[in-house]
Amino acid sequence: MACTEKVRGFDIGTGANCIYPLLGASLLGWSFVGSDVTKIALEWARKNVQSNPHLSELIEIRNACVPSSSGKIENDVVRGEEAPEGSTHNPNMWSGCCSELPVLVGVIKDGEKFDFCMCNPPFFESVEEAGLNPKTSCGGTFEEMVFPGGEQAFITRIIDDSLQLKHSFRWFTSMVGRKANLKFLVSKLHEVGVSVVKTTEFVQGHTARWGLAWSFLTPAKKFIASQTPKRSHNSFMLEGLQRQVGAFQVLKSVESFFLAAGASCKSDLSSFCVNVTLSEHAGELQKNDSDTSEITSSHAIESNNFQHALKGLPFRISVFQQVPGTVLVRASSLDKESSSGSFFVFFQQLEDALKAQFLKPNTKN
Ligand SMILES: C[S@@+](CC[C@H](N)C(=O)[O-])C[C@H]1O[C@@H](n2cnc3c(N)ncnc32)[C@H](O)[C@@H]1O
Repeated sequence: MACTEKVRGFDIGTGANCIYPLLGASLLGWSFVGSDVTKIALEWARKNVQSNPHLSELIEIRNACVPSSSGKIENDVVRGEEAPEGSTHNPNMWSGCCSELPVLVGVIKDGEKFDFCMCNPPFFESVEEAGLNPKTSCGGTFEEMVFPGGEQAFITRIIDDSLQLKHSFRWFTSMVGRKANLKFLVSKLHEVGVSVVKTTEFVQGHTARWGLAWSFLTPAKKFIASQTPKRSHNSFMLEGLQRQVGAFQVLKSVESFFLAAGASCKSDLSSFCVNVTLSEHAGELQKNDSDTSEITSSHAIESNNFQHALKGLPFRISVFQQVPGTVLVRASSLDKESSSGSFFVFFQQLEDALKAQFLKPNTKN
């Protein structure tokens, strides 16, 4: 994969919240396919993506119940639902027990490549088991939480599929809920001859989980790490904003910041973003800067050399209200070829400027 290409992930069992693709796309600009098998999860995951139109190009929700070769995108057969009349005779549609449902093989399309897959698997073998642990932090429906054989069987399915899809994913990863299962799965991975196995532990309050990752590629190939300097997205949070300051005010300040640098700006207030291009005359305009707003007078882009590096480079700044008092500011290059280091230098300047304008001194870090 070329260094300029974006990271692409596959979230197995993305759930109704579709949380990992939404986070990965909004914070890192990664693209995702999120799969699931229940009607409710698929419907709500799609709704959640549609409610974030700025991310919808980055996230595809896929029904794992329908074989990828069918080419169908909006599917009819889902787990926990009766198949529509006549569908059992349709060879393109799955019908069977949930333990036979496709996980990766049959869901991944021919020739598709991903940097990684991830999974927060259904943890329990039965409803009874799901209800046994009063300390569990999991809440969910039967279909979300239960899989015959529990997480060990589910992740074993991913391992089996990974043997057939060695070249489609750089990394296969999954969350594991029980340490005993982690040991079993690590042995299984060594047995099948993967090149690398990595584990880690996540602890939050009383709940411990483990991360398991494996790859069939040689360890020397650090694909994702090697892309980091070339990534084309960056973001930062403004936290601790005063009540009256929201995404709109921040967006207006972003616009002022770039106008003061002589850039041309096209704002889209409905999707809270501004497209910016530094013109050929950016440096001259800055010298004649007559804008008196606080942000432009003290924090406009300073170096003509630096502006030169960015001339003609189109990029988009998006501002997202997270919760009251917190907004996320994200920059993405609109030119896939030119995600240069200068792009991130200017973004750091924007961050400093916005923090200086909106945050009290003790909340700026
Ligand atoms: C524990 S939930 C995780 C949901 C979400 N990823 C999260 O972390 O909040 C497991 C999900 O896997 C889905 N699932 C079960 N079997 C699946 C399969 N064969 N392919 C894709 N998803 C599946 C369930 O419907 C459920 O939404």
